[in-house]
Amino acid sequence: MVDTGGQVPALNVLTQPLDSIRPLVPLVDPRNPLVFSRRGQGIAGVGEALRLEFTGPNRMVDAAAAWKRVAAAATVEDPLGLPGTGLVAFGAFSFSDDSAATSVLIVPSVVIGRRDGTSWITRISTGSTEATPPKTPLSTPIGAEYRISLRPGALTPAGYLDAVNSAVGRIRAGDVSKVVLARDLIGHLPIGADLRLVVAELALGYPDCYTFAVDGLIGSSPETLVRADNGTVSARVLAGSTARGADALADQEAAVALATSTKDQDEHEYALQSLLTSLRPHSRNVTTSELPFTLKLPNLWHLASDVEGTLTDGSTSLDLIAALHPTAAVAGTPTRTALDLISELEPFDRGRYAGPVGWVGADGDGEWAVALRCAEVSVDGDITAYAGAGIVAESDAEMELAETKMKFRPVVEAFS
Ligand SMILES: C=C(O[C@@H]1C=C(C(=O)O)C=C[C@H]1O)C(=O)O
Repeated sequence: MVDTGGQVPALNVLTQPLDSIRPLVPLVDPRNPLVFSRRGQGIAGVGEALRLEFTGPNRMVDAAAAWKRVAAAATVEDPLGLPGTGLVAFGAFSFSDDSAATSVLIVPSVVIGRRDGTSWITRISTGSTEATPPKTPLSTPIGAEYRISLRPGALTPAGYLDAVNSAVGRIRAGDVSKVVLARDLIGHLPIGADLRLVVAELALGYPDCYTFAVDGLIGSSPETLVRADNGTVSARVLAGSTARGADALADQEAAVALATSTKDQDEHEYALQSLLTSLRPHSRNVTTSELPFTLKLPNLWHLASDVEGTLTDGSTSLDLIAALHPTAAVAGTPTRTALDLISELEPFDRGRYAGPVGWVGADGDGEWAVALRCAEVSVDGDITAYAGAGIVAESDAEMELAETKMKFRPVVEAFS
């Protein structure tokens, strides 16, 4: 770890094109995989050239400042100039300001990436190890299968029903308009288990989601907190969910019912407005569709809005996550009261669940998902998975519990 307030090492970074396209997951560490990918494209990392850790209310602002120093001190040779080439850090940040979980930026020793038919390798070393550049990682066979059944954790299904009912009471009393409540499932990883099985399962089952594995946080998220790319900024806000139908007709009806439900439209509007309000000071020409669209995932339907704009203040993607987190998709409205209610009703630390997870490049561009449909795997092998639902005045506790079950499905199935 580096003192994030002081000196940073001078990194030497060299990106080279690779002539063969390789699957990313077999290249990474079986117990500590480092991956951020979607639709077969993305980046995977091996080793740690630099690890920066952050905690507390300023964790993202501190990370943004530290990253500018790291990038300024680095010597980068990057003939490709694509998103994800050159110097990159993977990152995962805790949801709450007072979380015990550490937020991290990890610069791997080697990054392998693929995008639009191009593959590359980036080797990163500190000045002192320049003489021995990191080796090209080799694919290793994925380990034996295992089955872990996750069981209720600190907040049981019955406890969740009580928490939702309490929240609905507080919303109807006028204390808060929306609050997102989560529950947890727990389990334990067998010794020697290969976590790449879980990552591969998620990538295969949920190709349109971001598959991520960063510092023990593993999951498959459909939600883009923010992407910064060459002066443009974009996001995909999700809020409002329903089960997939049993056949094509029922499925279509479910989507139409979701799109026309005032309860879900309200829930969505809070999330969208919170993102727009936080984004506007940093951008202009911010556009979003007039109405949310229905996004089909293998496990459920979501109401979704895509947002795009032009950055006006030179914000990096880390500056932007600091400005945007937490949106009302994972916290509520108004934010402060919703966060207090979450602390009161959820008997656990969310860790990095519902926080930003993604990557940042030397120029500050990057892509950050909201860490949903995920589990934290500790160094000791303890697994904690989380799933939540947005509660509004019209919420029904049993339906919100059912929604969390659907949202747990990707992770529950990937571990079993
Ligand atoms: C909180 C979660 O999901 C969020 C809440 C949603 C909802 O309440 O409808 C939908 C998508 C996410 O923004 C989760 O998956 O744990």
